[in-house]
Amino acid sequence: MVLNPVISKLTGKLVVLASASPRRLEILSNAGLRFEVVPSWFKETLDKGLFKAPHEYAVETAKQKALEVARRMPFKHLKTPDIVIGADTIVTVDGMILEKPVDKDDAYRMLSSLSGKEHSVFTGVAIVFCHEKENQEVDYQLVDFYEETKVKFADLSENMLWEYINSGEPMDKAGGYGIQALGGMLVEYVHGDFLNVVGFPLNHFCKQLDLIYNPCTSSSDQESASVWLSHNGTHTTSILTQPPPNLPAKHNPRQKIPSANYTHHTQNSSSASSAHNVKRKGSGSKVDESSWTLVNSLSKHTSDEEAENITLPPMTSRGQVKELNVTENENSEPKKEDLQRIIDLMDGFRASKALFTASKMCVFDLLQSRPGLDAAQVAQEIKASVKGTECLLEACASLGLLKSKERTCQKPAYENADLATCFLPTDAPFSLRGYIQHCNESVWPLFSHLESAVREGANQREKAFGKTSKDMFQDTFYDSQEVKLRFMNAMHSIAKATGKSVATAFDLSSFKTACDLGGCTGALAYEFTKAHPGLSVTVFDLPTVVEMSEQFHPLRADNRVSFVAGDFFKDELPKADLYILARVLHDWSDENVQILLSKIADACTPGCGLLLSEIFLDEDRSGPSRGLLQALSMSEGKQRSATEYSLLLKSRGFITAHVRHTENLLDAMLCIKV
Ligand SMILES: C[S@@+](CC[C@H](N)C(=O)[O-])C[C@H]1O[C@@H](n2cnc3c(N)ncnc32)[C@H](O)[C@@H]1O
Repeated sequence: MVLNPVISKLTGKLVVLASASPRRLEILSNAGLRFEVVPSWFKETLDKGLFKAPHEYAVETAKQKALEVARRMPFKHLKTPDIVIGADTIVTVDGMILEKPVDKDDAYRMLSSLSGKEHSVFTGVAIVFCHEKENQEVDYQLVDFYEETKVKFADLSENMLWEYINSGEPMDKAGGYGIQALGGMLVEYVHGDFLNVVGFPLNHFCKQLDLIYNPCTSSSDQESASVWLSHNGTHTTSILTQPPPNLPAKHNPRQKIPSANYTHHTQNSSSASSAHNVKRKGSGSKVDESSWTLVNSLSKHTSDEEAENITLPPMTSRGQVKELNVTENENSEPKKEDLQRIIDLMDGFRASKALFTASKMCVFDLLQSRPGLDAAQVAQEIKASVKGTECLLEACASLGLLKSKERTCQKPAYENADLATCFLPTDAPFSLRGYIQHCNESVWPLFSHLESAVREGANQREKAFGKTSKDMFQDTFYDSQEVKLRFMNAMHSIAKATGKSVATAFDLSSFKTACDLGGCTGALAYEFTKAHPGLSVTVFDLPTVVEMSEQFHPLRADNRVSFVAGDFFKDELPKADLYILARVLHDWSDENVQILLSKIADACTPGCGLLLSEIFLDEDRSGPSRGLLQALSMSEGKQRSATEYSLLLKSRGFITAHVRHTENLLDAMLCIKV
């Protein structure tokens, strides 16, 4: 079988991997598949006792994961995928199913039960084909299968077990080990597909795609398909009875047969085909048992409970824009919401500038300490015209930043809305005022030269700030105390708002010392020491930054945070078990990124960690728009997807252990040096 032509059948389709596993991501992207990662929210809590065989449990979990994402995306991401791939890997030994260990003791229990024995690794895979019909209902078609691989562990001494557990690798891995990294040392032999043990049976997946897309050439009927698959030493519970809906009819040699009702309780393994059709219809519809169709309660245009609760903003939290279906008929009017969307985009710069100006003029600070002032009183305090202040306050109220109270015979009184109270006053715990000022003074001027930036493919710092600069930090941000302080304030405010999500993204209990490279004011370092009581963090940044960092320290500064001044391209890096790179790599050219990564790799011994925090672009680079818009400022660096970062780090000897999309501005990835 030629692999690429099968994978290439998916070109141009929106393929989604419903899994956050960096190992699956790497296997599929190495195979040349282009896809987006949308981790499933389905909790792996199915009652294992309900399943006759362990693989049924893995397949059912894979199905639930894929279907959850397929159903969620049209609402939350405002786009319908073509194909969603779900997978679940379990390890079975002595009749027990082992999933991911919850803590070190659990990992010990699992690994000692595997010591000296052969066990089975099952990966259940579900492929959901989504077909959006003209009335915008979505039909789902499901194909699933599983793969089994036998693995034998050597006898593991207590020492070896604990050393492995303390490496941190067992967490988040089925059975408590990762065969592709340190865990490979525990394995005596593998019978079957190695990648299946890593987390995804690529070979079986390609064969399944081949069956689906080339039914005539790969295997012309159901029986031969089953035989062929069993000859490959695997089992299949699924034969596609109908090609994906978007394939031409002539490619459909098979009759559509009734498919199993979509729940594992009703599925009878001997008779159930695992090719299911699942339909979305409006609430109040009934299950039509004769057609074996699961009637779902989700629909884009129906008022079922879930749909009713969902408002569709122009941007999703990941910043993707809903695809439009704008009518081209000259006589009809454009849809109101489409017109509003485009107007919102046109007005975006006005809204940003109103926020920047009100923040700069301390409107939110004033109204936080003295709520209830009218426009004339605010104007007097901020030393501005009454007319201008009235306009600014009204605009801010319309944007949801201020609340205005009408008073009989008096001008309206203003106070901060909840959103403003949380983020806009200087003293708010999550104040973004520093970052807002940076956007106003340093980003806005660059964007006013966007056309030149696009034409030249180069940053416009010279036009915007009148300076040529080789090093953005040393030459632009740090050549005056005022600009440096503003930049540090910006980094500080954003790190305070996002730092906790990054600091708590992974179990870091196996690391004792960390070094935050380019750690600026230390805001992130303090979040790390708060979240990890056993961790000390050294902040490493340029001397000019470190000398001003003291004014940003919290009142009760934690003595586990220390500062070292230096240049991470030239100087020796402080020794640590874990290096942190937060919002650093995207700013630098490939050449500088390589220099920095090689210095980190040299400083790391095997088992050391590298925690990378950036905005991770979707794999197909369709979002999030925050990352893509940031790239428009044309710094020397670039924005990357999780896979791109993963491959970059792999070239320096790091394997990606975990990836987290935190949904809180910054994503994170934990890599281990091997
Ligand atoms: C975009 S900021 C990120 C700050 C911080 N990591 C965060 O997430 O808030 C980049 C940081 O890298 C630091 N930096 C730039 N060049 C450096 C160098 N050559 N050596 C050490 N630090 C440097 C800057 O001073 C700045 O604090």
